[in-house]
Amino acid sequence: MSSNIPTIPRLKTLITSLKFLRDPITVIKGNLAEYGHTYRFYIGGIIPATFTADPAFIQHILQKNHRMYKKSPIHFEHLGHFVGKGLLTIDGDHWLRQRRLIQPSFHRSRLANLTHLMNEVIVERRAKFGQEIQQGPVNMAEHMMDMAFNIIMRSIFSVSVPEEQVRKMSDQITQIQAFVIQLIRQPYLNWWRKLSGKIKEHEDIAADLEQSILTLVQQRQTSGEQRDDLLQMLLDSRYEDNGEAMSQQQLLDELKIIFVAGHETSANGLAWAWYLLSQHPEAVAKIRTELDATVGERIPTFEDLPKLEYLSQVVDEVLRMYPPAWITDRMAAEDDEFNGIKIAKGAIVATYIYGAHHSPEHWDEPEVFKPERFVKGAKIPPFAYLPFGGGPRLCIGNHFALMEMQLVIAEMIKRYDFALEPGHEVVPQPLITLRPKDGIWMRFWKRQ
Ligand code: HEM
Repeated sequence: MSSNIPTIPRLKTLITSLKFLRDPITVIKGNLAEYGHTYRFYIGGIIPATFTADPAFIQHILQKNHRMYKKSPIHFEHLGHFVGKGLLTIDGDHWLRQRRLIQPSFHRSRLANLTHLMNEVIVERRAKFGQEIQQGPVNMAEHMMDMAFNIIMRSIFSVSVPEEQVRKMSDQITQIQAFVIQLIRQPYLNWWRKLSGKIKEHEDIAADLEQSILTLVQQRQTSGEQRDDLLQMLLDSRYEDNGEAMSQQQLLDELKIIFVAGHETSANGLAWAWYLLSQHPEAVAKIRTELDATVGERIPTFEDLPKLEYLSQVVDEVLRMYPPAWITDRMAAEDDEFNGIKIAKGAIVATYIYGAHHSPEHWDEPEVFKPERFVKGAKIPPFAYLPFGGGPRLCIGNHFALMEMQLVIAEMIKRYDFALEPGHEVVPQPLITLRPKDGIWMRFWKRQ
């Protein structure tokens, strides 16, 4: 390996590994300060890897030279084993064929109908929320998880599924994700997980989840009903090459992937939004003024969203400061080089999205919440802002997520005043997504 960039000594990686598990962002911040935006290290002291927070290098990996890279097996083989072989977890020709098939369903214009379904959920959940806020502080991280799961469920199936069933499916996905994190972070215990039946236990949970999804899909197929929802769009889509629809198993895998990729990310984005808004009353006032001028007492619609320019800047800034997908990675499928940095076939490159978003080289006062940075026409250096990734594997749900975040914030901010619970310390915890470690405890009151 060339030594033209610094390497963190293996011993140092091992010594800091416990601290890294607890607080990766602080450890990485120290590394960036000591070694610069790009350095080499050994994952778990063994697997050679390059780490970068440099937007130009990130762009090289994710976009300009993406053909030389695959999704890293560290993450995606385990996830794929439990949630299936869908867009997020597959590569090469299989991925391209699926992406071409599914992409049109997520086009912004096709999502217009989904805003009705999202609003249905937002209104339904209001009653429960209204009761809970009277009992005392509420954990917005949990509420937003609930909200986002219900929104994705309704957007896919459009029917209202009983609360207990939704809760069960949501818990199953949480359990599977937590287990996958363990498999990735402590691989040396995987033999024990196999022996003790933990792997089998989680395979069974995944199978049960798949069965629930299958039942809902079959209900639609046998009813012969046509509905305006994501399931319908996926059922109606046809491959360009043979004009056929997806197989039932592929459809189930894609649905499971959409659940996994599309709920915890949005939920955490929303939780961080409430936290930041609680610290910035001036932004709350501006959002309300904008809402008064555009939607008034109504519930915002798809057509209203482009008019809510300031709200959209707030959402962009939330995703800059607390990107739910805080890091991603790739594995070099062949030897590659970027500006003299050699990347050997099989090496992992970790692209640090959080680092690009907080780089003082690319952002003025990166630790300060300034939604105005995203005013229309603002010049943002390429790949210094990539909450949804970039290149051909850009998040397929980006418009969906932005719409969802705008609708939830708009509807709740009109109705409630809110404040962070005094003494509650909010700490970011980067797992698969960047989430608040002990939740976000807040008080809400009905506005007069
Ligand atoms: C704020 C919310 C969200 C964030 C921050 C986010 C972030 C991302 C990122 C960074 C990637 C690329 C990962 C990589 O390149 O390795 C990605 C991929 C993906 N996301 Fe999202 N996402 C969000 C919401 C959603 C939603 C709502 C859906 C579905 C309804 C979704 C579905 C997907 C899928 C299927 C992929 C894989 C795309 C592919 O590889 O072709 N995401 N997301």
